[in-house]
Amino acid sequence: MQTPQVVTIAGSDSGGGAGIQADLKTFQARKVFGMSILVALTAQNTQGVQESLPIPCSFINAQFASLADDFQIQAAKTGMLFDQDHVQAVADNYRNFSFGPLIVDPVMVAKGGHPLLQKEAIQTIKTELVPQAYAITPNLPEAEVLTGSKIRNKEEISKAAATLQKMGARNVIIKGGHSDGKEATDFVLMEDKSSFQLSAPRIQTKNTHGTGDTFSSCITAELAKNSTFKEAVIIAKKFIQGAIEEGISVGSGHGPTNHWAKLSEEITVKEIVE
Ligand SMILES: Nc1ncnc2c1ncn2[C@@H]1O[C@H](COP(=O)(O)OP(=O)(O)O)[C@@H](O)[C@H]1O
Ligand SMILES: Cc1ncc(COP(=O)(O)O)c(N)n1
Repeated sequence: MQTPQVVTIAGSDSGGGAGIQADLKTFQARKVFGMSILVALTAQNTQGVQESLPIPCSFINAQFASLADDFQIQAAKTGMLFDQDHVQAVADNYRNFSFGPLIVDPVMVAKGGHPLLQKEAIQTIKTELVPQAYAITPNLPEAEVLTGSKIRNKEEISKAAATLQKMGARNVIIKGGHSDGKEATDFVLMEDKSSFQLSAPRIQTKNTHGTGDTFSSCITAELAKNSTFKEAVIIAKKFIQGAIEEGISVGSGHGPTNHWAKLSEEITVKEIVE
């Protein structure tokens, strides 16, 4: 049997805390073989994104073809996809190759406010990518944009998740990093329509650069190791909690999380069954 193999289809963060770099570090920490299909480049550090540049779509096709030719990819995730043409290129390639369950992290804006996806691309994400998603993992503002509805409370989170499932995503996770309160709570809607919440103490820190990438790439890694979706989400929640808690200190702005933090038994994640 071959080693579990996964790929991230996303943008590069030169600052190493988010994007492709966070994904590959997570893959390594979770002991799967990680590959990358680069969609865009950013000149970025802990203070923000200074510049970004798309990779030509023909080169995205070439990267897909190279990997499909040689590897047995069991799961994949998407991150920063830049614009409509790039979303379309990724969606078309994904339809043609079998890279296993796809986790769509609909990255739109960097934590510092810099756009990572042009607005015109949102419709293409909804029509071309969401229907191919084994799971979609928006944060609260992304879920609002995708559903076109304000999310102010638990009922509206649950409604937004159902809307995203109707758009074609098999499973939905609406991440609660952007809300306030003592707990960081994520809402999970499963394929069978059952739902639950995962909750962990909110850590007071400015070092949350790349939390969403780290969370979705951990889910991808666990799926490639044959975890169930629910098991994968619980491990990812513990992994991100440890990576924020056992922080590292680099840069002068919003620093990254610690991808080599131990996934210790002491990390408690509360499951709230509906
Ligand atoms: N300060 C924090 N303390 C604990 N968990 C957090 C914190 N910020 C984010 N998380 C968790 O990190 C994961 C990513 O969430 P979020 O930050 O909302 O994503 P994104 O990076 O896409 O905006 C979620 O599981 C969320 O609950
Ligand atoms: C290349 C790239 N991909 C994704 C993010 C999102 O990460 P965050 O929301 O933590 O800024 C980012 N900043 N850069």
